Amino acid sequence: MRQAHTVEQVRAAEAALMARLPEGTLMQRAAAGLAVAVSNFLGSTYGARVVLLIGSGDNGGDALYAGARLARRGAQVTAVLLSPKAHQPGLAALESAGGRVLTGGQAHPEEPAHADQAADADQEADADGPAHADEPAHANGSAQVGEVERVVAGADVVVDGIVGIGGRPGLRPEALAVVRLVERYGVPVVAVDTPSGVDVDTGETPEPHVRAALTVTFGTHKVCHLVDPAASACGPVHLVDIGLEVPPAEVRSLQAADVRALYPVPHGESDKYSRGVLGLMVGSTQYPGAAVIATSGALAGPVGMVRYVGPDPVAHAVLAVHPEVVVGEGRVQAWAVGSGTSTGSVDLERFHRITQQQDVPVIVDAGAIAALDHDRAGRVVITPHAGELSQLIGVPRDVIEQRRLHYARQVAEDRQLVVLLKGATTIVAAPDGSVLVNPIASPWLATAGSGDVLAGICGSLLAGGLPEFEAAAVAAYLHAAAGTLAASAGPVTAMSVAHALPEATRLLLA
Ligand SMILES: NC(=O)C1=CN([C@@H]2O[C@H](COP(=O)(O)OP(=O)(O)OC[C@H]3O[C@@H](n4cnc5c(N)ncnc54)[C@H](OP(=O)(O)O)[C@@H]3O)[C@@H](O)[C@H]2O)[C@@H](O)CC1
Ligand SMILES: Nc1ncnc2c1ncn2[C@@H]1O[C@H](COP(=O)(O)OP(=O)(O)O)[C@@H](O)[C@H]1O
Ligand SMILES: [K+]
Repeated sequence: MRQAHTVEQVRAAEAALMARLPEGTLMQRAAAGLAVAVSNFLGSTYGARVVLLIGSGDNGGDALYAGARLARRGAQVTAVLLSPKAHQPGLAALESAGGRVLTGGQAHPEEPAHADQAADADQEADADGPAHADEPAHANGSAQVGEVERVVAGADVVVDGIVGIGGRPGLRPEALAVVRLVERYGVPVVAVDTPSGVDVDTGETPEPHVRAALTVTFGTHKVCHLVDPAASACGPVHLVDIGLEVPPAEVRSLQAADVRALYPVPHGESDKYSRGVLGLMVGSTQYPGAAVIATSGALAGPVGMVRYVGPDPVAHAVLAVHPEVVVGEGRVQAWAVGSGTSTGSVDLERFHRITQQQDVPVIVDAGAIAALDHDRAGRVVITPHAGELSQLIGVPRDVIEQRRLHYARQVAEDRQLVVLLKGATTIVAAPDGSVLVNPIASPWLATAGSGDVLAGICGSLLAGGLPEFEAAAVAAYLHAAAGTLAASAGPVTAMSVAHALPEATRLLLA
């Protein structure tokens, strides 16, 4: 299980550990891991041009010490100070290792430099050779602004040590000016602990922030590493062990071993009923394909049997592809309803009868989400994307996209059900505030019908006996794994994702 802790939890764990260790030990551990990660990112350290963006706190200290390590291995390291309060021992370490220091605390007023100017700057930087400690350090003011642009333009990597867990969302003008330069010249960024400017505890990005190609974090993951939109600004996240002992986290992410342990595998005594029967009330005459696709997702899961209920022409379409499906109502262990329906096409009488069976879990998708009774207590998973959640709670879609964790949690708590909020990253929130995030999925999954596969596999896992929270999270994990597998053969369709599910499951359980 990957855990994502809050700043408060990290601070408490850090204090407990620091009390037992000589001063500076944790920062040295962090810096050593960071230097190795930057080195691996670069491929070759000797002669590489590394620019450090340095804020006023320990995040900058990590970057400076890592920069010193890289300079000792032959990198040309330049620190750009964005605050007069930079970490002094780190600064001294960098300078004594041959690193250079510039003051970057001024906004650059000019328009974007011309592309060939950037190329010129690159060549000049090349011709410079390794920097030395006796080069001008802390030289005054505006002459350095042009120099900052020159080193940024020629950099192989920028290390973002502006702020970490002590930062408030957003970037101050002097930091923003340099970050814009970095973006203009397309230099990849390795973020120290967090991309500066994101909201660490919520994953929100209300203000400008750094976009990293890699984030190197310490001790444990933070919420912003798993939750969008901040997670998308992190790139891959590399965790450096610094010996931190942390309590259980509320926001977590299933790993392969967790999914393997949860997956309901049939055993010698199993029969089709004991493996679970899933009732599917999905598809409509308008969207008959959704029923076929959701059925494909369900049959690729652990369930022993699928019953289909819906309009006759849709049932015939399902049977044509899946002759193993039984048409008509009967006893089931779980229902999946709503995929491939609009709000107006849901069979409300049957829907309410189904959702009032308090002891049978139900996954409610698409058009049926809005038809769910507010007072329906019990075992329900809803699977909205941000647009559907917007319709349900009357909050604009873009506001939900910006505060995904907040709204997923709020709806789960208010309505006492499990919310699976779809998107590039998937958030599964339980009524008690627990959250499981699926942070990695192939963007190829953004294809029509992909959500129907997810509903099918989620229903199958529910019928197979997993509790709602775990069923939703395992479904998101397997859906993403199948999407990645399907995409290895090129662009995917929803059916190709469903067809990849058994192989993705086999690989996982092997
Ligand atoms: N915890 C651990 O286990 C370990 C932690 N370690 C490292 O320490 C880091 C935390 O260091 P930290 O506490 O010094 O805070 P940090 O994020 O560097 O800076 C905060 C300062 O920046 C300022 N500022 C605020 N907002 C801003 C903004 N938007 N834009 C610009 N500036 C802004 C504000 O200061 P001000 O300038 O307002 O006086 C504030 O005080 C952590 O992320 C990790 O890298 C590792 O070394 C070892 C193990
Ligand atoms: N950019 C993306 N990267 C990864 N997964 C995505 C992305 N966009 C959408 N998805 C996933 O694809 C599925 C789309 O479902 P949905 O929006 O219901 O589509 P449909 O209604 O066409 O089936 C969801 O599981 C969602 O999490
Ligand atoms: K940072």
